[in-house]
Amino acid sequence: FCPNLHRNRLRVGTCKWQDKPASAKVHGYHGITLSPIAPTSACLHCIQERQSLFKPPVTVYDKYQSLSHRVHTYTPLSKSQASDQQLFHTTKKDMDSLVQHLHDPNSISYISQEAAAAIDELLMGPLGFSVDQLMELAGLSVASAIFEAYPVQANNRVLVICGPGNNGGDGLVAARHLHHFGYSLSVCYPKRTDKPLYHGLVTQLESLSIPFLLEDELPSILSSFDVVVDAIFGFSFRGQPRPPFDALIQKLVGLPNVVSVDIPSGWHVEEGDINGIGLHPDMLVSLTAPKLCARKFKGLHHFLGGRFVPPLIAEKFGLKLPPYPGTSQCVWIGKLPSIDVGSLRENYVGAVLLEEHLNADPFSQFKEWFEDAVAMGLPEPNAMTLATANKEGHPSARMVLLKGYDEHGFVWYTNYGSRKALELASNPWASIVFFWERLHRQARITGCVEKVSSEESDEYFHSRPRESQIGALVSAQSTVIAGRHVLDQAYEDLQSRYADKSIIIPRPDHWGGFRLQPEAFEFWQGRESRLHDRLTYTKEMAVDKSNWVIHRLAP
Ligand SMILES: NC(=O)C1=CN([C@@H]2O[C@H](COP(=O)(O)OP(=O)(O)OC[C@H]3O[C@@H](n4cnc5c(N)ncnc54)[C@H](O)[C@@H]3O)[C@@H](O)[C@H]2O)[C@H](O)CC1
Ligand SMILES: [K+]
Repeated sequence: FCPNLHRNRLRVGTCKWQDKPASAKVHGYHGITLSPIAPTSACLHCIQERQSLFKPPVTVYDKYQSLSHRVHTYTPLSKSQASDQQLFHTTKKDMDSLVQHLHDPNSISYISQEAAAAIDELLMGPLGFSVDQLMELAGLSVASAIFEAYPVQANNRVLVICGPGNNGGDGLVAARHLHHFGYSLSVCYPKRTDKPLYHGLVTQLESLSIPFLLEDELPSILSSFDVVVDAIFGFSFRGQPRPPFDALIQKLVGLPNVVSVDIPSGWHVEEGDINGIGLHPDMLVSLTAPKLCARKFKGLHHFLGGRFVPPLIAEKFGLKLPPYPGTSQCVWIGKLPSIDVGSLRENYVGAVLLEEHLNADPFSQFKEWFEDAVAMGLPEPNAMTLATANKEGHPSARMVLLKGYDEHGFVWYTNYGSRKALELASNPWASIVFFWERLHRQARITGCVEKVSSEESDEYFHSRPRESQIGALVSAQSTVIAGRHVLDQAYEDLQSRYADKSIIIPRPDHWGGFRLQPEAFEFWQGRESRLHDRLTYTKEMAVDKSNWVIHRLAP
């Protein structure tokens, strides 16, 4: 899978598939693991592709999870999430603007029916676009937004209901893209438009063996779809819906996971549901710019699509629109949800950790899990919580980065004057925890800590970027400082002192490595209904102290 930044590019070449029947059974991953690629250069699409390969075939998502999925991929809430996806090559200015829009949806323009039609005319007149082009981009936006909000593994069956105009055309295009994204599609298109563009779109879907359903067939089978796309009416809708669309729209009322394209069908383009139609979609994908009725939208997901608006139009109509992240065709413009922390839970389905598949040696077991985390493209798979305690037993914990591991232990580097170092000096016992969320895995390791040799610290210190070396010299870690300026000034001074790159920066005595020598390991695999697998390796109970003893713990 391509380590490129462009989601629509696939590098075709030799791909190393490793057959691992034993681990396939353990992890439920169809017996394949991908050879690791550099996670820092992986694009969102690749990560998702790899995720879908690594994900067990049946994953149960609830509504909340689909929402958290959205938060992960579209809101720049944290550096780690941002680096995890395409936002990592969004500019700082765009990032700030995105954040502003997330916190203040009113900073986005909502347009009238007249303005929407005028923009359409301008685009397809003086601005040189064709309807086919715009429809293709609009349909792709809709499909991309659905992919974000309703992950394909959990929402595979999609029905697209198409109306007689361009909104219906957007639906036909979206259906084709969704098919290629891995969804199983059905289309209902009762009043077909007799124009070459539409004939072409229908032929394309037929060539993919996508079934076209009659509207009479719908009532009995509607509930068998995971997502229903309402591409019936868009911004040219007026009055009351006429047959057969009136009855068709009624069938969508009260249905979960309805996605409306541009306008919830039957709604007044500016006033909302003044006809009392009762359709309240779960998701709305506004195109070009949200129409006035979108202010009344109360569903879970609101996206903007149609990434083709030239600045000229934005200026002429005074449009304030959010930037699109990276190469994305859609951008989240919904309100940030109020989060009930108590309801945040994920059901861990699929993977298992059984005794018969466990390595006899915990270091090999750790290596296997760590390599899985790397192969998955997880951000900072080497990030671990390090817990220490002082001699009175008062604990403290923080995140640090693992910098090496082998049968001798787990190594990280820090300031020897830091709180953790002082605590370790008086109490060498510590615990480290890795949490690889997407694999539903946790590894806990406890043991005694000692400093690594000064040669080892020297070697690592000089392998670090020069800026980080200076940073280590600057920071008297964990001491109170008067302000940020103290660091900036000291950094600047040292930068000029070591401006000549041929001068080797000496490792300060107060900086170096620690090694935790494990006494116990626990490997935790999240399982369904909280019945997780927990397998421990301990030494103290072993008859022969050099052997590790494996036990299963109740979850
Ligand atoms: N520039 C853009 O923003 C783009 C938007 N696209 C999509 O196109 C629609 C607007 O398309 P248009 O063909 O103008 O209109 P509609 O699809 O909304 O439907 C018109 C269609 O419906 C009939 N109709 C109108 N009112 C009724 C009614 N009360 N009952 C029954 N039938 C009705 C009318 O006669 C027409 O046949 C926009 O929303 C976007 O989804 C482009 O695809 C890309 C560019
Ligand atoms: K619609």
